[in-house]
Amino acid sequence: MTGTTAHGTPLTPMAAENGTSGLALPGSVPWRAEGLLAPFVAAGLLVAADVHVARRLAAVVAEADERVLLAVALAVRAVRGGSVCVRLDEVAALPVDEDIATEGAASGSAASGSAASGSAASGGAVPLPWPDLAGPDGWHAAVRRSRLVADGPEGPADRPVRWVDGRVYLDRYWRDELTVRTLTAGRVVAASPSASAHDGAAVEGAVLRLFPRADDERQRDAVRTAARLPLTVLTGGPGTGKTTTVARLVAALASTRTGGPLRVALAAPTGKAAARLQESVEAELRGLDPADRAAVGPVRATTLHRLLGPLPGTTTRFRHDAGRRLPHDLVVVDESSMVSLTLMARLLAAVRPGAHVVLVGDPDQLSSVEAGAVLADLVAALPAGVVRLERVHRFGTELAELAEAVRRGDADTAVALLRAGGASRELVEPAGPRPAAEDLGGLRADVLAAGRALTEAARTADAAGALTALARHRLLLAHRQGPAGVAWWAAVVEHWLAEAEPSWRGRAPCAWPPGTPLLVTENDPVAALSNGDTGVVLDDGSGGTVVAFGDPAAPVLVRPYRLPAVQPVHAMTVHRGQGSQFARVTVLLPPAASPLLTRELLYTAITRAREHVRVIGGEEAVRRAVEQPVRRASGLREPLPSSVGTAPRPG
Ligand SMILES: Nc1ncnc2c1ncn2[C@@H]1O[C@H](COP(=O)(O)OP(=O)(O)OP(=O)(O)O)[C@@H](O)[C@H]1O
Repeated sequence: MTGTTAHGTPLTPMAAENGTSGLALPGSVPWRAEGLLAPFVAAGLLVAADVHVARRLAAVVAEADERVLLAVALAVRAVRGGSVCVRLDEVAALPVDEDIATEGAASGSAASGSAASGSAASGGAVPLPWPDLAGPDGWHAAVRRSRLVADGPEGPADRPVRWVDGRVYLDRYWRDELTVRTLTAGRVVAASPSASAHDGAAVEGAVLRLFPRADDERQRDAVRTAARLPLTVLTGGPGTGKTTTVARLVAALASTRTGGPLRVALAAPTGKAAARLQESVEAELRGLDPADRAAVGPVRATTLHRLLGPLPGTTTRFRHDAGRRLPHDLVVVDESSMVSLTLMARLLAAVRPGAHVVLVGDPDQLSSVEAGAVLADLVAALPAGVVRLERVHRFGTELAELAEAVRRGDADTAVALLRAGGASRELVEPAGPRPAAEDLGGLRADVLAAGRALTEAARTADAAGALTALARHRLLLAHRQGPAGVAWWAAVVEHWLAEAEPSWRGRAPCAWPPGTPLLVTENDPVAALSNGDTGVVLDDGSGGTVVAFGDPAAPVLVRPYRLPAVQPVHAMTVHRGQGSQFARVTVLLPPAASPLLTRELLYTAITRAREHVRVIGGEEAVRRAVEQPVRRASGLREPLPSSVGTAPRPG
């Protein structure tokens, strides 16, 4: 099979003729690139899409310098891997072909392929022809003078690529970053406390009334900051009281606002997180005194997309923007670690300058599926307005200790705590490269216990019981594909269930017996279901089935024919599990060489557990994870190289 790209570059199947037949090539790189970019594609550092975008952009301005194309292709690759930009002076150390395990990403390269090619490039087995950086005709200079590239923050606004202080951006990401940078800094640095609509003395009274205990100083601080500054970043691990603080913060601001009632927006990046936020805030408000409850009024949490008002045919422009701002006085965003740079830029642009924004989240968790690690960057970069809650109220100490060791990057302690075991933690260390049957006894027992509880509740149409059973145990993995991936292990779980449970045996393909856990994989406003929601198939008592979703206290029942795209969920990626918690969690680690094995992944997996976490993986894999923090390149933590005179263009 041979083809031609839109700009006429011949495409030929990857073959031994290119001299790279000895390399394990990821399945997502079926084509041969030519010229300077060829060895980078062959090594798996770039994929066809990176090269295609670079060539198309170059064709528009007749850019012939292959080094510029390489820089642009690397900028495209950076976004694919979650970074906002690429630093040319760091590219030689880049790992290759991260299967970033993003749900919905088009390619699904197997774990083994990634690992093999990763070691090939980063280990230096394949020397890559990196251009010389410095000098008047070096790589930096070539990129900066290209007609494709705007040089510096003040460079022309109509070029698709931007160079800023050694970082190369696709320009739209630069503009998003500049928006976030200017609007957040402006909210904490230039803010005038006298402009606050909340009287300081009244706020102090409310703070002491709502948080009377001596131990709660950080939570009090969070409320004071949110009343004083137009931007607060409220962080903390699980169970540190973030949601409790949000509810009381809303009550404090509502009861102390001068000049009319407080208009509040509660939002989260996913429908599921929004539903959880609403439930938790409502529950907390019920415990407050009637005057505070009355000041707040009814609360309704929504997704960020819905808050901003999606416009048809685009995912990056919204009804509310800098020209038509949101009406709210207080905008609270939960699970902010999952918010991409672009969405954060749109949100900040749409909030009125005088309104108060509170970004809540855990910056140590995995970042958004799309580019950016905005919450972590803001925590590192903002000179004020960041409040971190540290006292754990809910978590058992064993889990909290373990999570904290991972968060600190202390591999010795993490391994020691896991090995010591206890009521809440367990390490299963397989003797071989893959877990053997004897390593899987505990996982199998948890799977069967949860499966039986699901099936029993489902047979009697007990929606609350089934939804409770759904949160009993979850198997989490780093990869989607391959022997350490979701597809593989979901099949193993299904096999175990079929062995143990007669009703699961011999069923027709696609017929889901009562008790099947389902995952929604697309948003469906009509059925009020969101991508990532999970439910359980129930017997409806009259020969049919119905699927229960939502909170066990208020289940929502949906007929199968009304469902959006769903799939059985016997295992999920850690990314997917973000925003949910389960009584027991098993995390099955990939081999130590996997580029997905990061500190954030392990921390996120561990903190999904409320009662018990089981880690299946060798010591080397645990250590690699703890010692490998994700590095997403962005400029948010860097100072601007020169003053930026122009306001960022919206969109
Ligand atoms: N100051 C406090 N004193 C005592 N208990 C508290 C305090 N703050 C919160 N809690 C309790 O701690 C538990 C966890 O609080 P909360 O749900 O607010 O934490 P969180 O940080 O939002 O956790 P997660 O991120 O897991 O949702 C709740 O049961 C809450 O009632």
